[in-house]
Amino acid sequence: MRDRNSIPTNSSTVTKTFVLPQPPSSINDDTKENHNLIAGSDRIVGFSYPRKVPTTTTADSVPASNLNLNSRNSNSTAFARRLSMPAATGKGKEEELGKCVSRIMVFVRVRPMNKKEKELSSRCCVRIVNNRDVYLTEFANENDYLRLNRVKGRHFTFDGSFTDSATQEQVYSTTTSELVEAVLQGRNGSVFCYGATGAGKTYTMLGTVENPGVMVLAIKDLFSKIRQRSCDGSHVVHLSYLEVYNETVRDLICPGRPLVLREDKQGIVAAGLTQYRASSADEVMALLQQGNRSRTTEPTRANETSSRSHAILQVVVEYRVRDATTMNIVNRVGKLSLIDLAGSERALATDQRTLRSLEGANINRSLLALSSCINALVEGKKHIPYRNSKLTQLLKDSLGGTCNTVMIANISPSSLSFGETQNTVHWADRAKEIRLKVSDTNEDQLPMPETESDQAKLVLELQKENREIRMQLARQQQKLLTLEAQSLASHSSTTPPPSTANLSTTPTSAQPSERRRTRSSFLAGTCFTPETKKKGAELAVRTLQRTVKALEAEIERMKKDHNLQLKQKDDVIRELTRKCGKQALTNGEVGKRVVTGAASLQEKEPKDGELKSHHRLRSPAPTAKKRSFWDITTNSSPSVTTLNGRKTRSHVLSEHTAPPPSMLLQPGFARQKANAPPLWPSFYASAQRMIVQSVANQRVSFAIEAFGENSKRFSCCWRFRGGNSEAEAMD
Ligand SMILES: Nc1ncnc2c1ncn2[C@@H]1O[C@H](COP(=O)(O)OP(=O)(O)OP(=O)(O)O)[C@@H](O)[C@H]1O
Repeated sequence: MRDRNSIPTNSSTVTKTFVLPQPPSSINDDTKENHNLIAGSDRIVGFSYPRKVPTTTTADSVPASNLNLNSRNSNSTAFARRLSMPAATGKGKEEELGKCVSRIMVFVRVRPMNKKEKELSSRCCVRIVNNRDVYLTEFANENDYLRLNRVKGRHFTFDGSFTDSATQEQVYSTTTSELVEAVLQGRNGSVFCYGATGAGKTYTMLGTVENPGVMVLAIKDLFSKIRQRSCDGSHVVHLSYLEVYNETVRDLICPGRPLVLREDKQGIVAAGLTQYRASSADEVMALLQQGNRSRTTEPTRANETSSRSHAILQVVVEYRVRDATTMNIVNRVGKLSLIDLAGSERALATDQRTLRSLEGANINRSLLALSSCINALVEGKKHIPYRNSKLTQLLKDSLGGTCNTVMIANISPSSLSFGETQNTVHWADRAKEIRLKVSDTNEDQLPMPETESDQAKLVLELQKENREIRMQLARQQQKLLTLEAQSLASHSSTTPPPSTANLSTTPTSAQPSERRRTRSSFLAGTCFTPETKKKGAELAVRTLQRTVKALEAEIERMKKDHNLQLKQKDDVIRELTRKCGKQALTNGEVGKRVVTGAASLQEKEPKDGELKSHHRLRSPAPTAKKRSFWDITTNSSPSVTTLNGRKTRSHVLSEHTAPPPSMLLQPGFARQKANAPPLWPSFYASAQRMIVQSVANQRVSFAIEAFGENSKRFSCCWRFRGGNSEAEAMD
């Protein structure tokens, strides 16, 4: 096969002169019908052949006659070179300009004559020669008696042409297999079928169960290639399948609302399109089938199963491998787009005038937009009108980007479809001229830790990061708690205090003006109508309940932590006791074993917050300060005198007394110190603001501001022990 840039730009000669036919030197059997058409008809005036026939045979410039669809390797190699080729070697215009360009590869496929066409005794108007040249014959109109015996011939040359007997595998291996290989190298590739309705686009792209098309063969090939390379690195395959129907983009894997197209640094993308991670070809087949069921197809006069939408299957392959020299991880991403366009059609060819004709108009409009883009690209215009349709927006990458693109033009052999066939071939010929930027490898290098110490460092860094995040979270939680408490206090303050006189700290000699000012600050809120007052109170109760719940949950969590610590300590103590016992036994002090162990444990007073043995820890011995508070506030304190004469809460408590319900739920739970502020209800009622200052060591410290002229601030600390809670200190 010739190098794509070495194909002369005028090699596709559209000949309008009529000369005697010179039968091509190498006509394959499969073109016999076409050949007979030439030889056996005395009405044919003739064809001319391309004037520029390559004379040299180099690796990059293989004569067309040597193209053998069955010898896949030779074609593939030449094709592969063209796919990622920079400027042509020596002769290309681009090389002169020093540009790195490639062009769209264009192929033509003729389908067999269908039953209807045969019944109408239509004639074959397409002849393929050398698997590359396409000859079109335009027969004169039967009613045009003057020109009845005259025909016009047209000749085009493409990168490859397929007769009606070409198999799906041949089409795949010649057009697409090298693209799949390139995608695995991290390049982008696109294949699209173009042609009139009923010309065989869907057959080429999707095929049938017995004869799977390019999409199916490409997916199978892709996964088999990935399997072969699985030991080199890891591959991740994502795929999406969408359709453009009546200028709306729809997801075919998860059909739903129309998708919006957006342009980002990857190009045009459909926002919200399902990216399915696939691990096997079978999985993709199932998805493809599911997608095709969602695709819009309707019978038209021209085609029983006419696709009324353009379908785009996109497969993204991410390949990670360790570079042998740099030892860095190389990440390559290649994208393969397989596009089955809806068929262009004449308005009369469709049999229904309503929805079908609207669909037809939209299909034609988008294909016209595609033609405009092709024209603009060929003419080298600066502005390419991609935005004229959704289809061209989606094909932007394939037409004008860094992508290896293949176009398969499908045509009908029937003379009845000559107009459409000529049109398709004309546009295919134009598309050949589109120059693309050379598709670079989409490659990233990810530095990776090389040694174990690096990995250990990484682990440490991650742990540090984790710790910081946890601390941030804790800070946020504390803030939240404070806010909740503040809102609780502000809500509670909206209810007027039942008796401010009870509040010893509330100044009774407040100046009226000051009192007004304080009040007016409450009035600033809309809380003084009876209704809002009620609402405010309800809200306050709800907020209070929520806070109580949160605090109870916190208590519960603390209890659990506490129990866990207890258990651990118990184990340690048991272990110690066992060891001591053993020692004692060895010293012959058998009788003292238990006493020694217990005494040794009791001798040591726990520090503040430190936990003791199992029994003690269930009701920990308070510190001096706590104990005095406990002792002052309750006469029925379940305290016992310890060996050293100090009072402490006894472990006996938890053994025979059920813990009272959470005291936070009881308004008068705070045991009041002699010099403490007034009882909780009145104090609470007149509280203006309550601020949670800290939650630690089973204590929740609050600052409560009472309202009044000389507004005061009280600190209060609640301590939670098991199911109990108590106000520990107030000042
Ligand atoms: N190469 C082929 N070999 C055998 N049958 C073919 C071939 N190409 C097309 N056909 C048949 O021709 C008919 C029309 O083909 P297809 O549906 O692929 O056309 P199309 O171009 O996709 O049409 P539309 O644009 O309306 O969807 C189908 O029944 C299909 O099986």
